[in-house]
Amino acid sequence: MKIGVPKEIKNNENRVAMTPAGVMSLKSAGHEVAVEVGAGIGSGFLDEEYVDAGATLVETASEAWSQDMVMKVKEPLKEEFEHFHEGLILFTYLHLAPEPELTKALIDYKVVAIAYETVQAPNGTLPLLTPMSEVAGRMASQIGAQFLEKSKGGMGILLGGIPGVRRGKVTIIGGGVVGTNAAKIAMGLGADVTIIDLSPGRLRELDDIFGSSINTIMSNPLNIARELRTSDLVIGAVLIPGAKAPKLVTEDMVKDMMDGSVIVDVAIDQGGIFETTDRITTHDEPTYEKHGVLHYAVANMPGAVPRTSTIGLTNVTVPYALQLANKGYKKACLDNEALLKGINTLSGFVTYKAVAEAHDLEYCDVHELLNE
Ligand SMILES: NC(=O)C1=CN([C@@H]2O[C@H](COP(=O)(O)OP(=O)(O)OC[C@H]3O[C@@H](n4cnc5c(N)ncnc54)[C@H](O)[C@@H]3O)[C@@H](O)[C@H]2O)C=CC1
Ligand SMILES: CC(=O)C(=O)O
Repeated sequence: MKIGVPKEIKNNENRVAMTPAGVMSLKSAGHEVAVEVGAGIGSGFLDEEYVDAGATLVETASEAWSQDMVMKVKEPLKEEFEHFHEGLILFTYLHLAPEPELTKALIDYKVVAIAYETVQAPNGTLPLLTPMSEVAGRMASQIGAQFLEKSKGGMGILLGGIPGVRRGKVTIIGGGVVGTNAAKIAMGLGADVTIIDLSPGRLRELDDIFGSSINTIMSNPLNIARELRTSDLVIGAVLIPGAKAPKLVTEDMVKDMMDGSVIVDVAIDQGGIFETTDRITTHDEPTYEKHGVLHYAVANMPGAVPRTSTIGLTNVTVPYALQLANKGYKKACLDNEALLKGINTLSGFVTYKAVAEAHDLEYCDVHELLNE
């Protein structure tokens, strides 16, 4: 199979979908990899390293996109839609539920769109989302601590406090991968940490992991409102796979938060869990203030630490790319239920229920299309 790796064009997105090691694996299995010139630079991978590993360098994005399968990191931006072609296998993060235009373009061009974030193992975990959730979770507490500084717009508190001065309070809504990693770093900084989740089983696991060093609380509107009133930093980390994030924090709850407190809505890539995170921010302009609260809503947080993130991401994506390339997407997906769940659009239809529901579009069972 011919595989293309374009350079990412999103604001401050320095990750790349393939390392030279990945190229070598695909090459050894008999595939061709076309890497756009400079695609790896932001992650510290030089063009020469790709060539040494067996890649062909291509000068333009169009050449990288005109392959059988394109591997990317972020969802295609509008200016990339023109590269879509019928039957293209697009393997990348897509986050289609809050993206009607992208969804429509993928349908119109009959792209085989396989979303990293909905590839789902039989135990319910999301193997291609996990490493980036680990990065974003760890970053969320770091970033929150930074924006609580006065010069950054925050109320001017140190999360760990000092002897004689109270510690800052961090509330994390959603205790999955992002939430757990955010908690680890917030605890390390010495903060008073509370995790709110809807799943009693998950709350129990968190209690087993962290013991009495965190508070675990059941998710409901009353508990969320009460915790937020006294929180310095609130992290949004809820996910319902493939679906638009539920707006668990109302504008009134945000109005009740302390002036100078900080929100980091990691779930913004699925639309965000705060009514007030109504726009995506960028690494260039990461925050805005609303009701006295600083909001951070960057949808590609791991892009800020591209070396770590690219290696972490490709460690998990390349084995799946090999299956797609070796067997062709149909057999690879029929043989591997996890990969099958990654297919969001196929042959002009939406094949992921939560995405179809988000856009009120016809849903088509992927098995029907694959067995045609
Ligand atoms: N902004 C960025 O750069 C990045 C964003 N993300 C996003 O972060 C979000 C979280 O991802 P993960 O932690 O990997 O998901 P996860 O599936 O590991 O965890 C989600 C948690 O939310 C909980 N939950 C579901 N409904 C809830 C409710 N009503 N109240 C409270 N908790 C609820 C679940 O029980 C689960 O524990 C996703 O939207 C993901 O795409 C991930 C990486 C980077
Ligand atoms: C998960 C995701 O969208 C990201 O890492 O940018």
